[in-house]
Amino acid sequence: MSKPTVPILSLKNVGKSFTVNGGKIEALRGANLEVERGEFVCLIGASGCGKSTLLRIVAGFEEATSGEALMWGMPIQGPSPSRGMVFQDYGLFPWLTVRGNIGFGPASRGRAKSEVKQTVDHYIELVGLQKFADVYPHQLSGGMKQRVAIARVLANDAEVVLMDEPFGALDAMTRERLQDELLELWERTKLTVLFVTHSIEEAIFLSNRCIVMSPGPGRIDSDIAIDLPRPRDVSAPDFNEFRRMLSGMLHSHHGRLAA
Ligand SMILES: Nc1ncnc2c1ncn2[C@@H]1O[C@H](COP(=O)(O)OP(=O)(O)OP(=O)(O)O)[C@@H](O)[C@H]1O
Repeated sequence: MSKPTVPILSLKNVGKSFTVNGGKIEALRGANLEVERGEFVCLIGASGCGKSTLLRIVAGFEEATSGEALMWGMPIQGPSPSRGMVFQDYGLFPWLTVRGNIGFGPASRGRAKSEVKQTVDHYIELVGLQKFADVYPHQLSGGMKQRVAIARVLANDAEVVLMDEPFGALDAMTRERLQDELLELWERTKLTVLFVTHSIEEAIFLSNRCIVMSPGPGRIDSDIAIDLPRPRDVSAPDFNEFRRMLSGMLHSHHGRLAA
């Protein structure tokens, strides 16, 4: 008999409420989700449906009001380097070089200098920034900054990378380039990625699974496997089928809200 495997992440009936001006906002209700190691999961849904709240609970920045969030079967009790968040502006330290940014986490966790150097060299090579190791963030392109941000998370021994609309503010061409770079890194490192987006196309292009959420209160509505071969062609008929399906789901939420 095969041994049951524990998912890297699981949410069991997770709820989250906020109290604002004496009133209660139910940001998340009864969220159940299991993520296996190496999956690329996108969370998609209308504004206010609880995507960021769910991500922040997994990051350990917020605590669930009910239910539980687990990593490898153990309760998530706060932030941990094993769950690294990549922010929209990448959150790099402008006063540190690429090398300094990537080494910051291991150094502040008391690793020996030689070990930090070895770790930094390894991740700089992994993300292909050897020629840029000693430059500052303002001297890098958007794609390079993204690579540094991911390398920084990896150098901290992250197993899960959490991304909250990292490409939301970018022009279409830069966004496409960064998506390609992210996929290339994911395929090489076999990381587990949880990625929030508003864009249906981005979710289908990137993910193995799309988690569709709906607002009022925030809930997980559907869990759609995106089993298209890679690299994906956004103009292919089967890509369009997914686009139609997800668009229909998201528009039905608007209908329900309006009704
Ligand atoms: N710290 C907070 N205090 C009070 N209310 C909050 C807080 N964080 C989130 N909320 C509320 O919880 C609900 C879900 O917010 P959340 O940011 O998770 O949604 P979202 O789906 O990520 O939205 P968007 O796509 O606009 O970023 C919203 O009604 C929001 O106002």
